Amino acid sequence: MDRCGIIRGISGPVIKAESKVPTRLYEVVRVGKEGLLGEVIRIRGSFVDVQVYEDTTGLRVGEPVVFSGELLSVELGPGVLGTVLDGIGRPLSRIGAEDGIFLKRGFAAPTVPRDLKWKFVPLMQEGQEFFPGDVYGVMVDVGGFQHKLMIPPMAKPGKVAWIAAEGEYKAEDLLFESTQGLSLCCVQKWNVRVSRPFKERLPFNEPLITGQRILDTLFPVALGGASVVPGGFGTGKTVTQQSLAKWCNADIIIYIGCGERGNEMTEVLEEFPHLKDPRTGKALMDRMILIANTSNMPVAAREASIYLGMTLAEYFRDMGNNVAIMADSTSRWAEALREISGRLEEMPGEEGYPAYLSSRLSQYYERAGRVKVLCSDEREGSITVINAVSPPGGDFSEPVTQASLRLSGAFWALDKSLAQKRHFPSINWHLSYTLYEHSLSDYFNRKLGAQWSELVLWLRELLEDEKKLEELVQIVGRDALEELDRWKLHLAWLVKSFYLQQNAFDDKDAFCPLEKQKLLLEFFKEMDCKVVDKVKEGVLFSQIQRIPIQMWLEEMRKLQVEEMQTKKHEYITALDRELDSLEVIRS
Ligand SMILES: Nc1ncnc2c1ncn2[C@@H]1O[C@H](COP(=O)(O)OP(=O)(O)OP(=O)(O)O)[C@@H](O)[C@H]1O
Repeated sequence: MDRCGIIRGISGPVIKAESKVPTRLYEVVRVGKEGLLGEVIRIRGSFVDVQVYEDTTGLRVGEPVVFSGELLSVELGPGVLGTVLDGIGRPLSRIGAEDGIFLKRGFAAPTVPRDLKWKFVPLMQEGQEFFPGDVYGVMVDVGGFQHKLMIPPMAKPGKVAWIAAEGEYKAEDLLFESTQGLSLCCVQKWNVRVSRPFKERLPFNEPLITGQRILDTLFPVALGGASVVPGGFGTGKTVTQQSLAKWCNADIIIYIGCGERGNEMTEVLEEFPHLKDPRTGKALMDRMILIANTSNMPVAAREASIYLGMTLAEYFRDMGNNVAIMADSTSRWAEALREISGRLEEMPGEEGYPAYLSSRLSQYYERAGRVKVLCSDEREGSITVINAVSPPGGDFSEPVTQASLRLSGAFWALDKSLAQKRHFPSINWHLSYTLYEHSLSDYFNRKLGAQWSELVLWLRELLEDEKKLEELVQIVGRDALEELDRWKLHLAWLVKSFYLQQNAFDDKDAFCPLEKQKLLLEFFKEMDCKVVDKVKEGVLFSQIQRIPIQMWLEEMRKLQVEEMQTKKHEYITALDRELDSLEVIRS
């Protein structure tokens, strides 16, 4: 008990302690008789303020605090994928059963399980040279995932003295020794507030394919980029993030339920373990980590949860994976920051948030990116951030939305009026934007051909024209529109209903591959050209309306890509037939 102190004051999750020894910022502390986990967040002479990650009810002044000398770290290693962690890395999925519904205070459990064994395959030989980040072996993790075991980033280069033979090993079994005395087991520790080093940042060159038509077509986010999903109450933030978690093409998904309602997290916890990964057919959870920190869980742990998620993301990135990290929601995280700041009696900034809100957020966003990872070969990996923001009253000018907007490259604005019309995803195509379009154009041209950019431009113009026409309709009324403009409005309605809308709960519609997006857009554009020609010849819009286009689109929306090719051809032929049969009425 030589590194200890005494509690002098308690204010919710923040305690003031007097320390007999010098302490350092962000040092981990065990607080009170129950040993609640906390972290030093301010030092004033011999007094320190500690934010406590567990419920402080019943804590008394005079109880001891013990300074660990370590910084808040998370264990990295096999057995973490597929689990549910709390905001400070305790594996909820493994400890729930014996300990009742709620965690006991002061409960400590290692993130990497100690009772499991994993198959280890060495990839280095004795005498071989190594550098930080090099892979010395793999362990077969949940679902057959090849978990690369890497030399820790801060280790010095050296030579292998001994490496364990192929076989099954537990978390703390020795696997590797170097001639300079470096000994490794499969567990590494990393300070959650410090980003893991990498060799160099790479430019964006590939999109995160989400399978959501409006996002992939109009507002793509790059692998390694960052996007925000702001939206008022009930506009679909959670469903959008969950759809991305289910369908996007990242190798690893880290989903942080940050201050959301418990029953929303329950839905995730109940639904995700039963979902199949559309790419591998295995359980989706095998490539996911869920971090659960619901609104009734300690507020300080919510503050830590996003750093924990990011550290896990960096670890899997360093193995050479594309990782997507989703936090729902940044606003609840910022509220935690505000609460702690209030307890510390700091000077409040805009809307009561601390002045350092932006810099803290940027510390998180800056850890995203596409990088060459630290190692002697050419491994690359990426972290893509997709953060929900819940601005009070749906007001995007509030500080959290504005700070997130400055730090991200894609902005997917959810619109209450679309949500009220049950148009989902309720992403407003006039307010949303992406800054990645230019960096991704080569990828789309290669993958979908040069026509893709023409199709996207055509769609954007149509949506812009529709906006202008709707303004005109407000003034002159729909009946005063020309036949061609009436068709254009109808076409925009078809595009909105059958392309931009996508039902996350319909198995056949929830995911739309890029090739299918292209086929659908081609159909819309071809149809437009044909109808416009016919209307110019003198056919009336009311005659066009009788063609069963809606029925065709409804059917096509649910087809697989392969069937779509033939069906598109069939429907274009049917359209030609229908248009030919129309009598020219106007001269
Ligand atoms: N893509 C979608 N497809 C179909 N329905 C959707 C979609 N997105 C949202 N919804 C509907 O909208 C409802 C609200 O969505 P969600 O819970 O995601 O909103 P939220 O913005 O996270 O809400 P809160 O502000 O309460 O957290 C869902 O229950 C669902 O019925």
